[in-house]
Amino acid sequence: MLADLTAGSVADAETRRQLRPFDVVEREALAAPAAVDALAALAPAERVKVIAEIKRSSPSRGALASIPDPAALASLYETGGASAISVLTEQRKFGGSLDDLMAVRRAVSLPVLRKDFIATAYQVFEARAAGADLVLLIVAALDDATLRTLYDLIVELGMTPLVETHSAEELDRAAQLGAGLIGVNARNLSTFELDRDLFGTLVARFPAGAIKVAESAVLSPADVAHYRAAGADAVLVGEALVTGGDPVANLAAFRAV
Ligand SMILES: O=C(O)c1ccccc1NCC(=O)[C@H](O)[C@H](O)COP(=O)(O)O
Repeated sequence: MLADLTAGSVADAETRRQLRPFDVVEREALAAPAAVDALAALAPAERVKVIAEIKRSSPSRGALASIPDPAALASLYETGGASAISVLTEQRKFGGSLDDLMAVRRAVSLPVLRKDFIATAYQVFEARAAGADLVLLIVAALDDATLRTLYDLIVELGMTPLVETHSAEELDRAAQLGAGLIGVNARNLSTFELDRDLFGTLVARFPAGAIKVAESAVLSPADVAHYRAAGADAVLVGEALVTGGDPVANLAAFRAV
């Protein structure tokens, strides 16, 4: 599944590249306003930080929410105290787009994450040209050389890589990059199984100084408390916020943990 998702995202980017060639997007990326400092926004604090996600659908859960106006939802997230906004830009299974990201960028001053299956430099330049401040790199989807190349490019463009892991070996690979922002996704991206205890199992392996993000499977304040007790600096929440009815109140409840 992860390989299919990545291949689909790369194929869609190739289609876009026929219309907007590499050098055009590269120029736009280099001319874009400077990225917001995501490491500062997500730095460890007395309260847990929340990365709030714009997520219409997913392979594991199907349709979640239509989200006709992602910018309006992002503004509610900002009002509710989110520290960053994650925008799923994958089209085939998540119903997202770079247009969503651009609309969100215009609506909020928070750092914005391009959450997609990134495997090429073109996708990274697209992210920056669209106004992203953070780019997701999924360790399981990338060999070491590609991971290093994309990581360095993201940093060169002034953005922050969120390096996502799901095992001790992947966490060690993230540490070798020198990553300052590392996530442990509770969701196995191939089987969709959720393991809320995985973060706590791996937390001791985080490199010193890295910001620790617990991703997925937050449905209630109790889940946030579980991750916080295990040492999470931030949680990344999608489904609960797009299906929960009142994102401002839900964010307040998550942040009050
Ligand atoms: O959500 C999925 O079904 C999924 C399947 C395969 C690859 C990625 C997937 N989701 C991306 C994410 O990691 C989540 O959107 C994010 O961590 C938020 O998770 P949740 O709060 O459980 O919606």
